[in-house]
Amino acid sequence: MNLKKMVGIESAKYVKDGMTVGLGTGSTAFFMVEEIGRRMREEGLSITGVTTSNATEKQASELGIPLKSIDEVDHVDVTIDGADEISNDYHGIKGGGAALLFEKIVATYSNKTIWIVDESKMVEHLGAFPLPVEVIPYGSDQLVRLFNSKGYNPKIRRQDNGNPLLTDSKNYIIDLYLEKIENPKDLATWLDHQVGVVEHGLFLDMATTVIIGTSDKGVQTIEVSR
Ligand SMILES: O=C[C@H](O)[C@H](O)[C@H](O)COP(=O)(O)O
Repeated sequence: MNLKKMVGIESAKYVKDGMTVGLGTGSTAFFMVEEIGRRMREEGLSITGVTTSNATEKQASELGIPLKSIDEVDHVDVTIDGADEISNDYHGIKGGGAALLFEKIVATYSNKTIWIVDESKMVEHLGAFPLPVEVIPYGSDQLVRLFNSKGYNPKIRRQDNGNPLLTDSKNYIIDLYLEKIENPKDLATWLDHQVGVVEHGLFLDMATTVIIGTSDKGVQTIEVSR
C-alpha cells in the first residue's frame, strides 16, 4: 500500500466517538480525512472536525464531516497532520502546501498532535526542505532583502503565472533555502520578532505522536516524550 495512505488510515484509529478533531492539510492528511469519512459512513463514528485549510474544508464537507471553526470549540482533542520534514528530535517543518498558519493555530489548541509521514520525511537536521515563512504582502520585498542580508536565500513562492501565491489568509509565502538549520529554536525566535512575518513553518515541540510509513517495517509509531 502507498505509505501515505498507510499512515493516514493508521492515524484515524486515534479518533474516537465524540472527539473534536483537527484535520490537517496535504497529500498525506488527505488519506486520514478519507478514512474518517469512511468510518463515519460505515461504523457510525461521530466527530466534529476543525479544518486547517480551505482545501481540507472542501474535502471534509464533501464527506459530510460536521465542521466547526477553531473559534467555536474550546479545545481540540487531537489534530492529525502531515509534515515536510521531521528531525530526529521530532521538531518539524510544515507549510509546503502553504497551510502553516491555520495548521499551527489548530495544533496550538490541541491536546494531542499526531504527525503522519512516509519515511522520506525523517531527517537528521531540519533545513534541506525550504522553510516557508508566511508574510503580509505589504513590505514583503523588504523582508526578502532582510532575509538575503542574513544569507537565508529567500524566494517568494509563485503560481504558474508568475504572480505570488496567496495563502488562505491572502498572504505571501517566502521560502528560505537554508540547507541546514543549525539552531531551529533561535531561528524561530528571530522570525517571531520580524515585523510583517505572520508565521513560519518551524513547528517545535508540537508533535506528541509521529506515525511513519516505511516500506520494509510497515507503520512505526513513536510517542514523543518532552
Ligand atoms: O502546508 C502544508 C502542510 O504543512 C502539509 O501538511 C505538509 O506540506 C505535508 O504535506 P504532504 O503530506 O502533501 O507532503
